[in-house]
Amino acid sequence: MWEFPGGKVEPGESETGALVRECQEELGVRIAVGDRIGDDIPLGHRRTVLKIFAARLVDGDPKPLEHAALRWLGRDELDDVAWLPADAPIVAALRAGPWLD
Ligand SMILES: Nc1nc2c([nH]c(=O)n2[C@H]2C[C@H](O)[C@@H](COP(=O)(O)OP(=O)(O)OP(=O)(O)O)O2)c(=O)[nH]1
Repeated sequence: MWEFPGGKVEPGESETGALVRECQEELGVRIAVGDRIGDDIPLGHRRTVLKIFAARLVDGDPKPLEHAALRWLGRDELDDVAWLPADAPIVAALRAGPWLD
């Protein structure tokens, strides 16, 4: 299954700070966080809420340091991979919004 880069917020960390850290750890890149995309998505276990942010690549070439594979997807390629079920509303919001222009 495919997911967006990211992970859980650690104690004392901001949401966007967590995303910056996870992209460094998982992809080896520096990012600048932008807009929220879509609404909060309750994951239904451990009271976890999924939040997705747009991000711009600032430095580095993304590498799959912690995952089996990595892909860039354009607007017309969003259906080419099997997303985690919780990501469906985000994929729809991405398709409808300006972030992939
Ligand atoms: N990163 C990410 N997680 C997602 C997505 N969709 C989705 O349902 N999830 C779920 C999977 C996990 O239950 C949770 C995120 O956990 P994670 O395993 O990425 O977090 P983490 O890197 O901090 O890992 P850990 O502390 O559990 O070792 O959110 C997504 O698109 N990206």
